[in-house]
Amino acid sequence: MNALLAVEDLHVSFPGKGWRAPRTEVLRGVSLDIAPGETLGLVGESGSGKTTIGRAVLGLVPVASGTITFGGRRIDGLTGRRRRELARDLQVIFQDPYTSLNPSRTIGDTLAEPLLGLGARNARERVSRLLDRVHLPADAARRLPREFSGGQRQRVAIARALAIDPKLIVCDEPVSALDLTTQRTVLDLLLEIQQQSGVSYLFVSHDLAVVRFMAHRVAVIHRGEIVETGSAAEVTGEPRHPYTRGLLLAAPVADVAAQRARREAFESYMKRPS
Ligand SMILES: Nc1ncnc2c1ncn2[C@@H]1O[C@H](COP(=O)(O)OP(=O)(O)OP(=O)(O)O)[C@@H](O)[C@H]1O
Repeated sequence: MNALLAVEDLHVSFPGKGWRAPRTEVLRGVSLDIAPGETLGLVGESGSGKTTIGRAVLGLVPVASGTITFGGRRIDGLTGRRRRELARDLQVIFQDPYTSLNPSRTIGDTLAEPLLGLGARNARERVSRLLDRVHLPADAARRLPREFSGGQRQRVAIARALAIDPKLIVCDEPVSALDLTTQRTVLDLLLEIQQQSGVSYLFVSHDLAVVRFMAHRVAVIHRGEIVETGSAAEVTGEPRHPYTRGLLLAAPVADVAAQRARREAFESYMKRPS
């Protein structure tokens, strides 16, 4: 595959809590890749390392070893101007639309920030096109984030991520803070944008149903290791790994015996020494 993003044997660790505490290894040899126009879903329980993978790709946490390649170029370890230049192609949408927007800036100013090089008039036109693309009214540009609902704010965050036509967007639990109906409209918008632009998504979620809806392929992470990767249908329908089967336990199935077998396999996997 001609990968847009390739992560190979990535290790990330953080200082332990307390004096002389050993470092905690949070990612233990993670490898994954994403093709142009593809969505890779990344699922796992809380604390498994999903967000840390996204942050490592964005250069927000130091990489202990391994490589991250984007568009054929090594990007782990990039800092300063070269990292900022990468922001053209690599954007992020965070979970919480209430804290990810500056409360004292109008939506128009927030969206225009990455467009300053275009000149004021072109930037204004581009802002109104962006608002249209995420189905918000043009007058939203003059308003402040507090005047919008969670779903509308997440649309603004999507518009901000799209401002300079990125090739990849890291979506970190982008709908977890939203109610179910709003989740669906935001997910539909992300799919529509992908169809129009061919952008790739690294889509982080703890929710298998959301990932099944969004992703072409899914990688399952457990305690900092990828335990299973496959098509979304395979991984969410017929998972091979007991940990993935356990994640599916939350979803009710008609076959009680199959459910019990999954639970037993999952419990014995969770009891194994790490
Ligand atoms: N900057 C940091 N310093 C120390 N430990 C950290 C740091 N960032 C993350 N961790 C730890 O790394 C582990 C993985 O965290 P991460 O946020 O990647 O998990 P996650 O799978 O995204 O979980 P969640 O779904 O709850 O966000 C956790 O134990 C977390 O406490």
